[in-house]
Amino acid sequence: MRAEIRPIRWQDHQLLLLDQRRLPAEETYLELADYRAAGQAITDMVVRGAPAIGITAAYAMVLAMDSVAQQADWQMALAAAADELRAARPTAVNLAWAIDRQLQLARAQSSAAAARTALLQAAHDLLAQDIADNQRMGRFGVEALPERGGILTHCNTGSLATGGYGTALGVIRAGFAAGRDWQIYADETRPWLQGARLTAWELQKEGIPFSLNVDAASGHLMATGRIQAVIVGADRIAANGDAANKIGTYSLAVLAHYHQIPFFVAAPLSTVDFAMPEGSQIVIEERAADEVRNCGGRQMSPAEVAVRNPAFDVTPAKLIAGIITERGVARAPYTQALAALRG
Ligand SMILES: CSC[C@H]1O[C@H](OP(=O)(O)O)[C@H](O)[C@@H]1O
Repeated sequence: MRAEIRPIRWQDHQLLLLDQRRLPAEETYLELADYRAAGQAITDMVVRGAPAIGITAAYAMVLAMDSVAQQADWQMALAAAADELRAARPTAVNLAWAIDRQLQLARAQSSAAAARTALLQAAHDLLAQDIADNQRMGRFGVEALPERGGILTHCNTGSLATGGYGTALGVIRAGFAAGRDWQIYADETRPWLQGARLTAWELQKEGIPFSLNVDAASGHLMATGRIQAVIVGADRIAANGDAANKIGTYSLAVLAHYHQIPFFVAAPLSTVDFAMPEGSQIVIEERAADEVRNCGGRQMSPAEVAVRNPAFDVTPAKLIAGIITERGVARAPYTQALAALRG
């Protein structure tokens, strides 16, 4: 029986977030009753991963509704709170998508009380839908990937990045449930170590065998024939299939292309930004320099060295063999294929 991992919970009118900064050493939940604290938790990566950020934002809008409900113009106040939440992180489209969806729902209600009820139910529904969609995505992904061989993944795209099942790591979960003969390779994913700290924790908890490697080993693993496919998540996919994902993903895609290894992206259709024609316009979050200067709380580099810390990069659609979604696998040309899946 799979040990359920739920990074996001709603309990006694509070939002509970599994503090992913402390994993794997500690499994502790932050209890949040204030929408600004929820927004800060997204910025500080207490919770991270595009779908998980979207679900958290949906619940944060319920907390925002609690804070404005007594105001005469609660709709205006809620819109202002939404703007604050939207600024929490720039790259994952799911954040703004979830906030705008909640805002539109609130505006359709006749009272603040009705709006709060509707927003809470919508957040619950989004969480449940995410898990169901991930499971469907997993089944499509198992059919798209090779039946056997080495599968390399980057960052964390599992239960911790979603409502509780996973996108790329959900495909890996579904593959093992289906008996696929896969050897899993997990990039550690510097500087925040989502692979070493989070993917390793999830796979070990579930008893899925894998090996952890430094990011720089991926090319060698491909060159020595150990990798038969690469599968990653996404934070924002442009309408033409260009995909923004954790820094290092683009390098993996170029290496996979050179070694003629299929490179897949797994993401829900809510991660596709149909209003963005192609990937050059995707805003790439630049995070704090100390995330690179330090590791595990210890200073690695000389103090105050200059740092570049882009948290994402963009993989051109031409390097992507398929985009695995909850409605099927899109293949190039992606503009038409993604629009067809959206319906
Ligand atoms: C299932 S989307 C996960 C996606 O989010 C990660 O970024 P971060 O940990 O900074 O939120 C990474 O890009 C993953 O692919």
